[in-house]
Amino acid sequence: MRPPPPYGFQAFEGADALAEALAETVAGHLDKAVGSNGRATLAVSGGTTPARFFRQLSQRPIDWERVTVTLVDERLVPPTAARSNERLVRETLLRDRAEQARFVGLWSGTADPAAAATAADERLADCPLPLDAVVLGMGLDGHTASYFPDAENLDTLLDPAARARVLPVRAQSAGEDRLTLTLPLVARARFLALHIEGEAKRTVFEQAMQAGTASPAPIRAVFERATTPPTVYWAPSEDKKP
Ligand SMILES: O=C(O)[C@H](O)[C@@H](O)[C@H](O)[C@H](O)COP(=O)(O)O
Repeated sequence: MRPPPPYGFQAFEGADALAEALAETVAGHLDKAVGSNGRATLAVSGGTTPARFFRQLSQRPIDWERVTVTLVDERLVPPTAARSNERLVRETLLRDRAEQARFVGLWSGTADPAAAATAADERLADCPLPLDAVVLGMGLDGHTASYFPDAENLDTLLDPAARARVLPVRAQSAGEDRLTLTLPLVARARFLALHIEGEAKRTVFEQAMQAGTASPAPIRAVFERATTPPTVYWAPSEDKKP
């Protein structure tokens, strides 16, 4: 019976309070990294949850010119597509003060998964590791990043010794083909947050963290490998209208 991995859990009264707190914390970690290393790297997830947090973070007065923003994962669609995570980040995070940040997306123009992964891996080759801050989301199937439970290459995606930085993902439940940062990049982040909203996701998360989980959900696999105990940011509302 494997005991649950260590993590923090911060519950907020609503999505706005969560967004403000998470933005403040992430900005603090980026500011500290810029102060000590002269630069900082943030990797964020897409989906429907983070827009409110992104808008809050975009207003934080840090030295965004020294911050690189990248994606934890991407749908293999152009940045003009509604489902593009790059589009979401450009519209809600890379604005206001954060407009000055450097953005390294995972879409490179090809929808061929293997070629796209190679190109994204090369784009991130000079990205200093470990990442200073990573913000994950989670689906109701316990996936995080694009580590979908039905992914054809899930073992490779969750390999703690993976050498690649970006891998392609094909999973029936994912919708379109994906690209995702590999587990080592995510798990070794100096600050790792999981941003989830709604009772259903809290239940899924808590079940995934219960001891004795025979086949751990991807979110648990990440938490078990995290070099710094992650922090969960949770609010009860699932209001998707940011
Ligand atoms: O590209 C993506 O979809 C994300 O990176 C993914 O990991 C997301 O965080 C979860 O699927 C939750 O998505 P929602 O916020 O839409 O529930």
